[in-house]
Amino acid sequence: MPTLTSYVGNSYFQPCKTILDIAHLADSFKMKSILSVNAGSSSVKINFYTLENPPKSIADAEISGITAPPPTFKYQQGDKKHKEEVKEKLDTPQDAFNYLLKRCFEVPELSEITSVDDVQYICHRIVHGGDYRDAVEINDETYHHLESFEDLAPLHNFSALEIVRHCRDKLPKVKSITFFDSAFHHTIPEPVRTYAIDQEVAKANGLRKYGFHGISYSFILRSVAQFLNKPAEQTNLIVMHIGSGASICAIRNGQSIDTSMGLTPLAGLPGATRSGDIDPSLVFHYTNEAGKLSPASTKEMHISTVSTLHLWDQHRLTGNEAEEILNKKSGWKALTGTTDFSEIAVANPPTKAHKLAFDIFVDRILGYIGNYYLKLNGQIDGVVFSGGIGEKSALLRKTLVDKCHCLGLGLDDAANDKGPEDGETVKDLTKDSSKGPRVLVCQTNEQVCLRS
Ligand SMILES: Nc1ncnc2c1ncn2[C@@H]1O[C@H](COP(=O)(O)OP(=O)(O)O)[C@@H](O)[C@H]1O
Ligand SMILES: CC(=O)OP(=O)(O)O
Ligand SMILES: [Mg+2]
Repeated sequence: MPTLTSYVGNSYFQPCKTILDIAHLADSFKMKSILSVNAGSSSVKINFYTLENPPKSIADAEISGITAPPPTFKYQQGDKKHKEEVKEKLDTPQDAFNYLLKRCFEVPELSEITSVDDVQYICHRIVHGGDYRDAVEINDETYHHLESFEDLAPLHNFSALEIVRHCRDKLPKVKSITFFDSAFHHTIPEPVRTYAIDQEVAKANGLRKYGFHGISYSFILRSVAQFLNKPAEQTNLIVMHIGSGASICAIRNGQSIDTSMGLTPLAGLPGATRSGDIDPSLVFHYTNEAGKLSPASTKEMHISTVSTLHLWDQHRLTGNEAEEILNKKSGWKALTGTTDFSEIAVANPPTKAHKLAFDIFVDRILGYIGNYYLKLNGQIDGVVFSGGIGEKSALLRKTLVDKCHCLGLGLDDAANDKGPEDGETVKDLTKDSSKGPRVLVCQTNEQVCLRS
């Protein structure tokens, strides 16, 4: 799978199979740029890069807090930084994308990019890539193929494809290249990726573990390996990408051998609005009206008469309702009313529900760390925190590392409290590296790398 650098770089220097119109470039007065877009579940982040080998960062901007309005706009160009609350209503990732472009094109200092005419490629992060192991250029065929499994990542693929659709319609001269979160996990062994269900049905419908956040894991792997001065192919890590969507990955010799998300990003850890793992039968018992029924009538629902079955069916969730509830109405939001984990990860939680939400998250993450520690045979170079929560919450890191004392993990409290500086990609938080694996925090970047 190529990096953005190799994708652009190789094609730039291979005259036969060019994706760049070199003649056109030579004719132009201005260096064109690459725009990369990451439509997350609560944020849209864009970065502009120069179209050269390797690409250099020009500017980046993001809208965060789409699910917890008012959203925040952030812009950075070199040392120049700007942050403000957005007054306009930005309900969808498409609104956020258009707002970001408008704002960036208006920046007087951003003379390289004043309109879409200055953009040659748009690289899109797409969460679910199905069986694609490589980046693909968007054309009718690839676009329709991606559409066919859009609903397997309901919080992501639809939004990202809306932005792809928008780019195809409104920016037809700009080529769209899609990079997939799932591609990094194609190395997961068969017994790990296979669900114990009828294999004919599974194969016919592509029902298996895919795993996500792979663009991020790939960036983290390369950054951490470099930091540790080790070849990535010899690096073993347990990596947490914990933000609005949260997952964890076991990496052996530079390859994903397991991850907590599955067929869809709903599986595994809970998130801002996602339940994470539940007993699948819960869906049959989570009736909208159940709370309103008396114990007697609930009991009656289990008696197989035509009329009670009818009553039971009326209160059952449809597949779509279950999907909506588990993806959008669960997680922190359902437990506490907020999707913002910084209100939950506090020394004195405002309510018992906040404390419970924190403890649930710790419990689930701990379960995966134990699981992956065993799968990696205890031979790990480090445990890595990343994603909005992993990078910012010193309290969550401390709570988890303290509970992993038996694995030899220890935290330098001062380094943990300080956290990573702006621009510091990897920070070592280890108390004593002679006693066990490193504890690291990595400020991930799902825009620059675009590699799986
Ligand atoms: N100081 C903090 N402590 C705990 N959580 C934080 C903090 N700052 C931000 N977060 C959480 O990080 C999450 C966003 O993570 P991020 O990975 O950037 O988003 P996305 O999943 O949309 O890509 C939000 O749930 C936000 O509340
Ligand atoms: C896959 C996923 O959950 O992504 P995000 O964290 O951006 O929501
Ligand atoms: Mg994200």
